[in-house]
Parts: sequence; C-alpha cells; structure tokens
Amino acid sequence: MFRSAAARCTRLLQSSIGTRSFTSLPVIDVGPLVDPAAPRESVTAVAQQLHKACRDVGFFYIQNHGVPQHVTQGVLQQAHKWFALPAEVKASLLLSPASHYRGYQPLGINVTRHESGFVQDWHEALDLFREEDAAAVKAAGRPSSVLHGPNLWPDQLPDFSTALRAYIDACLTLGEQLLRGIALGLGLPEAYFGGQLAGPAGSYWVARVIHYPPLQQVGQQQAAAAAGGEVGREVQLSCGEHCDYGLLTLVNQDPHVTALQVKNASGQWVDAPPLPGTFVCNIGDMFQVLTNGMYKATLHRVLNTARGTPRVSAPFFYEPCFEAVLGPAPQLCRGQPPLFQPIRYGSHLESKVLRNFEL
Ligand SMILES: O=C(O)CCC(=O)C(=O)O
Ligand SMILES: [Fe+2]
Repeated sequence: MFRSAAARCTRLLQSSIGTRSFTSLPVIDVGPLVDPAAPRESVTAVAQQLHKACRDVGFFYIQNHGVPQHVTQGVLQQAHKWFALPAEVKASLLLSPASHYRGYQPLGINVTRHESGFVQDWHEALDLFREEDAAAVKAAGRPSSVLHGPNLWPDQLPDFSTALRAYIDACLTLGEQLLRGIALGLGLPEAYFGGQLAGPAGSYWVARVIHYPPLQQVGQQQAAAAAGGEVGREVQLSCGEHCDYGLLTLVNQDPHVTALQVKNASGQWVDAPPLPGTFVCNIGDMFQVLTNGMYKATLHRVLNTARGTPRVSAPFFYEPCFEAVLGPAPQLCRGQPPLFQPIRYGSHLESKVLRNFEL
C-alpha cells in the first residue's frame, strides 16, 4: 500500500527470498470459502492453494469471490467520475497531516523513497481509512494517532459514498473469509486471525481509488515544457516499487489496461493483467512477520504505458487492528528463532504513511 522504501522492504525479505521464480500469478477459485454450505474437503483444498500461493509467490488472483459485479464495477465507475472533476473541486478534499492523511492526493505528491532520496509517483488518489473518533479512542484509553479521524467524502458525487461503502463492506467480509482460509492452510484454527488481531469490526482497513494517467502524457508535458510551456518533472513510474504494510491487499482493477507488475526472485517483472471477475491479492508485511518469513510481502509496482488510456484501480487493504501487536506465531516458527520483534501495527502504519508524501 502506498509507496514504501523498496530497500527497507528488501531487507525484511532477506531471510526468506530465493525460491520465488514464478513467471505468472496463480488463479484460485475461492468459491468454497465464501459458501457456508461447501463441503469441508473443498474448503481444505482452497486453503492449501492459498497457502502455496502465499508461500511461493505472495500474489494471486481470486475468482468466485462472492463480491457482486455491480459492487466492483460501481466503485471503478465512481472513481472515473471523481478523477474527471476539475482540479479545484478535487483540491477541496486535499490530504494533509490536518486531514489525518485522508482525502485527495493530487498527481505527484506521493513518492517512493530510496536511500539517496525519492522519486515522484505519477498517480492521483483518494484515500479512506477505517474511521476513528478521537474522543472514543481517548475514552477507551487507547493512544491517539495522527491517522485517526473522519474520512473526507466527495459530496459532489451523490453516489460515491454509497458505492464505496458497499465496496468496503463486501471487501471486509471477503478479507475475513480469505483469512480463515489462510489460517486453515497454515494449520492454525480457522478463527486465528479474527478478534483482536484482525477481526472485521476492528480491522484498520484502508480503501483507495487511484488514477494512473498514461505515462506518455508525461512525455508530452515534457515536450510542451521544452517548447516553453509549463515545466514538468521527470516521472517514469505510475507507482514505484514497494510492498504493502498490513495483511492482505485486494486489488480491483480497470479492464483493458495491464499496469500492475510483480517482482520475482530473479528480479524480473511479471505482469498482473486484469482478469474479468477477479481481484489480485497480495500479502503485506504483517503476514511476513506472523509467519516468521514463510509468507512474503512481494515487491510490486505500477507502470501505465497504455497509449492514451488512463487506468483506475480500487485497492482494499484488509489490515490488523490498529492496536494489535504482532510477532511470529510460535506454531509457525518450526524450531527456528523468531526473525522479527513483535510490532504494533498502528506504529508500523504511521511510520510508513508519514514517509509517503512530499507535501
Ligand atoms: O493499482 C494497483 O494495481 C496497485 C496499487 C498498489 O500497489 C498500492 O496502492 O499499494
Ligand atoms: Fe501496493
């Protein structure tokens, strides 16, 4: 999620990378996981496929996931409408520290940091998080966070919040079902990731809609700059190389544009083209910690080089609870010493989000 420093992520991966020479992403039919009447054997078979995909690739497609097409398409349609609004309308929801890093980020303020600086990412986005009321957090005796607050909803589009809320609800249900399958695949009790760790009622989810203009337009802007127009900046990537921070990302992407790419162990970029009716799923840092490195937070990036074709996507991040403290599960250490110190998810998220922007 967002742009994290690839170098730091690579260090986190050092202990476990090596066998991941995939050249395409597995496609998993998760129908039995989302069907309460499915026979146990078929649930177990899906759990085993999820386990293999998480361990060997860290990325996979899911089909028959139960989220209705009008919900997945509805959010992409609303995203296209939002990004087509005039810049000054979108700027009324500008993301900043004061907005708790929620709201609209214009093109180019999201950056991917490297040891020696940063590169600008070429996308605009609207970011929503689980909403937290500061007073309720205080009353519950929980620490405050710069990320806690209300979302900024575009009331310029009457159907936006309805479409987004339906999408968020559906993704929360799906995320929980997938985590049940992954728990089974790991040989853990089915409800292992529920409750205080990552139950849907407390998951510190993030929902984003993102617009990636074709990168050729950047070239055109630069040509215009050379001809005396507004000066552009060198932008080569729609979204730089990074891994996601939490548990499980579900990416719902526009059809017709292949832009998401996943890095394998040989350093090759493997395309994740849109497949009708699917989500692309990937594992985040927290699963890597929980499994003591058995699962991988795989590096990925976005490059929209489709000539003249903008792309939108709507990633949903199913995350742990903000206050959850996660460390390697003793059952998953398999006699190895724990490779990671326990980490409070909210602190991990803060450390990442606050570095994402040049505001
Ligand atoms: O748009 C996409 O396909 C992926 C976006 C992504 O990787 C992210 O927001 O973390
Ligand atoms: Fe990502």
